Amino acid sequence: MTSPMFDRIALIGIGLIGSSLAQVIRQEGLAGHISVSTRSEATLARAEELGLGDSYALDAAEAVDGADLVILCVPVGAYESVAKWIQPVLKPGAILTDAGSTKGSVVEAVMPHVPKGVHFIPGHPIAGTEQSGPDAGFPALFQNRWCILTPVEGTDPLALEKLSAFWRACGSDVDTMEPDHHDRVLAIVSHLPHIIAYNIVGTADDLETVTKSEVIKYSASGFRDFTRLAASDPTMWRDVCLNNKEAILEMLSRFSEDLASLQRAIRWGDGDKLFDLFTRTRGVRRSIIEAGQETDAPDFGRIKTEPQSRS
Ligand SMILES: NC(=O)C1=CN([C@@H]2O[C@H](COP(=O)(O)OP(=O)(O)OC[C@H]3O[C@@H](n4cnc5c(N)ncnc54)[C@H](O)[C@@H]3O)[C@@H](O)[C@H]2O)C=CC1
Ligand SMILES: O=C(O)C(=O)Cc1ccc(O)cc1
Repeated sequence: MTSPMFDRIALIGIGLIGSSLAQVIRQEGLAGHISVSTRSEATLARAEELGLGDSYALDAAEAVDGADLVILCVPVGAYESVAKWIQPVLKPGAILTDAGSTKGSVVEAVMPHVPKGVHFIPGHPIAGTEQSGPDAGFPALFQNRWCILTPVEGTDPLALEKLSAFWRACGSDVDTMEPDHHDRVLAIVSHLPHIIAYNIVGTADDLETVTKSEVIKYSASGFRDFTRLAASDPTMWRDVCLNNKEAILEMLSRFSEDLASLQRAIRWGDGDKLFDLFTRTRGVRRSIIEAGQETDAPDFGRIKTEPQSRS
């Protein structure tokens, strides 16, 4: 038998991402030991019932002690306090990474607490669902998805290669980029779509002329897609908004300008303008499908790959 890639992997936070990682790490034999920590007793007990780890601790420092790979899988707003707490037990030579949806703020929050000799390499799997908690995890989550690593100045190339190999073993393709560039790209492709979804579903929910039962009864598939995104975890998305403020505000302001132009085209009956935009955006969708990143029948595709909702 070949030896595992890491002797001991610590997962801090065991929701959708931590649970999915635990399952793929186990499936692919990537760790000799998986230690799991989360702050709530109930979640830790559930993780244990699901058999996600080999040891369980409410104290993150206990889980991190002796680990050669530590992955933070908590909402990004909790990073600074977790980093401070685990600092004394981080082992020299260990790799410290994360799965957070923002990267500039993560570098800012964690970097000051990384002891010398520990390799800190922020990361972000571009893979997820609207579900949260340990029951939502599944081992194929990272399959054929991107994982972006944002190495910091002086990152050891060997540690970077080892972490890249880990993500490839989880099924992902790996790219590297600067944290600030990551934050601008993700602001437009992930953060704005969620904010728009929260907003449109909130607007529909507020409408007094349309009853709530009509919103549910007549929701077409476009609106349903928005409600899926708008059902995403409130803590996680609050933290994303607060921790990628500048890039999100920049993209929101471009979005508002473009929306105003669309509004004008509708007001003035500028059919050519509408047609040109809708033709261009249809092309974007087709390019994504051609690149093999989406099925043309998203609902059918999802049923096969995503777990059922938790009751
Ligand atoms: N949900 C998604 O689709 C994706 C999420 N991410 C990122 O991954 C991270 C985890 O997200 P999910 O697994 O979806 O969240 P989740 O809500 O499913 O799980 C979060 C876990 O962190 C624990 N936790 C929260 N605060 C904590 C603290 N202060 N100390 C210790 N544990 C704490 C919770 O008890 C829970 O176990 C976030 O940073 C998120 O931005 C990245 C890619 C996709
Ligand atoms: O559920 C969806 O459609 C997502 O967009 C999942 C997702 C959420 C947050 C991330 O940082 C990455 C992926």
